[in-house]
Amino acid sequence: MDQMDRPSSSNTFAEKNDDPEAGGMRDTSLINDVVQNYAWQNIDVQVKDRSTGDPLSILSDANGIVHASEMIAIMGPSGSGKTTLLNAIAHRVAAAKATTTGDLLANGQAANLQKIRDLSSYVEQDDALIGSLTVRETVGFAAGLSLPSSVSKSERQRRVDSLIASFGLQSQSHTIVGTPIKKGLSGGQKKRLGVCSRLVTNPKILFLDEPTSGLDSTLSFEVMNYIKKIGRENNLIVIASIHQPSTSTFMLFDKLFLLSRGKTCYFGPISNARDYFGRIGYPMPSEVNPAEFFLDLINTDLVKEGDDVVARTKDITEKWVASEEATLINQEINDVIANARMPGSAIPQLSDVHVQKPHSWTIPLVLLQRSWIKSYRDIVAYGIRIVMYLGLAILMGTVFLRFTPTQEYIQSYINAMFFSSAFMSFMAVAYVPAYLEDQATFYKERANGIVGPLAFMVSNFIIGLPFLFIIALLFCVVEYWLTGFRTSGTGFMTFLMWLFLDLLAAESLVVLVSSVFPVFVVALAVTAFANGLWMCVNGFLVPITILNSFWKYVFHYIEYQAYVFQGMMVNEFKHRTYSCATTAAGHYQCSYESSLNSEGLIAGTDVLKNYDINANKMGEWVGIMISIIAVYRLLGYLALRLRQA
Ligand SMILES: Nc1ncnc2c1ncn2[C@@H]1O[C@H](COP(=O)(O)OP(=O)(O)OP(=O)(O)O)[C@@H](O)[C@H]1O
Repeated sequence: MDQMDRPSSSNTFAEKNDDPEAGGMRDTSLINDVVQNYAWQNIDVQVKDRSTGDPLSILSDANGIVHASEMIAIMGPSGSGKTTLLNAIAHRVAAAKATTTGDLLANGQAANLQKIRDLSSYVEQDDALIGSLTVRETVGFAAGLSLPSSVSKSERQRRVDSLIASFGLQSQSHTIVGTPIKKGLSGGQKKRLGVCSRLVTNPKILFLDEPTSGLDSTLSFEVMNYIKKIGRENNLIVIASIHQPSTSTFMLFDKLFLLSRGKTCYFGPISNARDYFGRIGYPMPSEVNPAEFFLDLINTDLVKEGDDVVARTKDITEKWVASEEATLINQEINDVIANARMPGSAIPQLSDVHVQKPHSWTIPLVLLQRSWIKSYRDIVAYGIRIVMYLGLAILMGTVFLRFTPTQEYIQSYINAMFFSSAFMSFMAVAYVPAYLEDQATFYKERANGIVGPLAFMVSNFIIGLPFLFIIALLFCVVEYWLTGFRTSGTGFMTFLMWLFLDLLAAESLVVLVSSVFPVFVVALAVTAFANGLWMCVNGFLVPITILNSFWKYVFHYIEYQAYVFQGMMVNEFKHRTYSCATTAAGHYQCSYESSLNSEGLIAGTDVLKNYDINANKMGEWVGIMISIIAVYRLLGYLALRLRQA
């Protein structure tokens, strides 16, 4: 595996420069002295047309080169292929099920996915920031997930603070990003934080997908101005797709890549665009927003009477292919390739660049720490569920109230155990939104090569343990004693254990289903359906002795609620007897056949026999429960792993 030192191809960090705008210090570790230029050549992206199924080209023959310290804008009307191009040149999946061909070159040398991940960061349009973390924590955790352990804690913190200051966020350092319940940063501040937290990994190339979406023109300018300043100061390459920038924002860029329907209309310095379009017959009036002018020229969605925009766009793209500018770009790319191959060339070789990454075991630890803060600060994650389960416990404990060991309560005891296990399990659907939010963060971090599925799955499982235990404990404390189950410490602890395993399995099922179907409504529906199914076949509604073979052999043995229900039944009935009714004549009337009937009692073990429950299989069932939990988690992990990065 590549060992590449991202900071600056060496291990020297932490020189402090005075920079009044950056809060008094400047972080030289951000400086790019590795990637002199980044180029893409003959990039084609094909998909299967959604309606016809035929191959459809959504990006063709894209070529471009950008140099250190330049910031380029990928611009075009909606649907023109901006995101497709940005993804393709960032070596990401360009579009769903797309086939991408072409070359990506850093310093004229072919750059594979790993190299590009090492050298770059990608900021998505809706970068998944965690709402309950503060600005400092957000950047701090991003640093923890990507900087090697050779960077000391104080150095890491210094870099974090320096970056926060560079983005003008120092006075919001301890402000949370914002949750639906608690307001935090403004839209522009969130965008700046998104970029800031990706920069802490010291990328040399920064890809930004519509970094100004959702912002007004003033905030858009502010965000891009920060990015431009930091890019310039640190010699970074910044490539951003952008939608309808104002004149001032547009003029911040050095180069423009103009696209229409996947074809190049122009690529080159912003300052030359006016001249170029004038030369090919489309002069730009002096008093217009240039971005608007270019977009109007090629926006085939806006067909005005007497204005054949489709023919004009065709003319513009054809003239680009035949232009001297396009030829020069290809020539320049070929020159950098040739230069890189020259013996003794001073150009940094990609094979010599090594990035040091954190130890693989530190990633789950950092994730755990981050999840821990989220779980106690964001009440949606666990707080609401704790209250919900407590409410459920009070509800159940007061409905199934003060049972006594007499035969008329036997069925009610059984009902109480069924509902305890089934309800607890069912209500785990409340975890779906919180898990999907974490999963979205994971996918973005994985696409940047920061977090792998194993680290994510392990930390997700571990963070759930204390909370699920607290939920199970609270529920048991309330319900077990209110209902009047067997009065025994061991009885209580065993009941608690079954509930805890039940919750662990239910939450693992949520994780599995939501990993396979990462869409809220679908995950919710599938999990609820599975729980309904488990309830039907767990042996309560229809005893196993008479459950039909299909449901018994296909589902009963693999569903966890059955083991929880049986475990609770054994816990209650194995060690207890229940008194029969006595008639006026003093005879016993027993509703369950039992060897103790003559003494006016029913042995709990005879109730178990009635349900065909073996009283001596507790250990085996615990083992099966743990295996089911492990299998759910393993399948969840595989689902995450198999999903395209
Ligand atoms: N499977 C497909 N079948 C047909 N068209 C597709 C398919 N996949 C992608 N496209 C089209 O490819 C084009 C490029 O999409 P892309 O998201 O890159 O455009 P964009 O310029 O970023 O758009 P926007 O500004 O709206 O985000 C779109 O017109 C889209 O409809």
